[in-house]
Amino acid sequence: MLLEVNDIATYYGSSQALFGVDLALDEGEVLALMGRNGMGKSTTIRSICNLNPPRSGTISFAGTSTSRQPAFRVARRGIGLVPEGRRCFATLTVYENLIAAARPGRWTLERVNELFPRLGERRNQLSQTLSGGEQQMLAIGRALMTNPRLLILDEATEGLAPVIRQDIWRAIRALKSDGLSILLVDKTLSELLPVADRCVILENGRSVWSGEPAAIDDAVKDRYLGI
Ligand SMILES: Nc1ncnc2c1ncn2[C@@H]1O[C@H](COP(=O)(O)OP(=O)(O)OP(=O)(O)O)[C@@H](O)[C@H]1O
Repeated sequence: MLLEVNDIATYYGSSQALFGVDLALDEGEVLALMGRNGMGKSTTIRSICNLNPPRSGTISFAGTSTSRQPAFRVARRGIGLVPEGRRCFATLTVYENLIAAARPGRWTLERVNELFPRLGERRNQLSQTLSGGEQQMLAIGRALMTNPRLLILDEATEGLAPVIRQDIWRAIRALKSDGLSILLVDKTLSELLPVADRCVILENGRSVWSGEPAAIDDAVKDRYLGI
């Protein structure tokens, strides 16, 4: 397994947000982390990246525990995070954002520009002048430039125009075909389920269901996803 999360409990100060989350992701797999608003998806991601370390339970990435490692070191070991809200360096250009954390590997400026031609066209533009969709592409491109073993996308298509969402989903499918391991949170089930190999559903800070996308029937949707 590339990533194994076992029974983690995570807090914000004295307020407990996760009460026992388990998930596992194999090399080359796409895992969809699902659940209604506030159920703990972003907190699980923050825990995996050690931005908000769990107080109990274990997380292992590429065979090594992530506990007591600062977040930057976890990232450097191969986790590329695209957080909710697509945070780019506002006063850097597109090019500067892309090379800021770049590391050698199969993902180069040329390949990122092929995946998102708009980034190549806007290479000298400050990232704060980009549209929301272009900023999202930049956030994904920047994470790819670190040549991660695992890419984590938290609500990468949220709030974007339909045509831009299609571009992002096309890119995600291309990354999957390329063999990248991906952990995905997204509310658009019609796009998410076809690309996922497996799904884990959270409810009130606990993982309560896991299985293949084909097993997510109306009863599961109604019970856990409120649709
Ligand atoms: N910074 C914070 N301080 C205190 N509590 C928080 C904080 N961030 C999240 N929480 C709480 O932790 C719980 C899980 O939130 P989380 O953001 O992980 O859920 P989510 O499934 O990602 O939801 P959404 O789909 O709305 O992003 C919620 O009860 C939330 O109120």
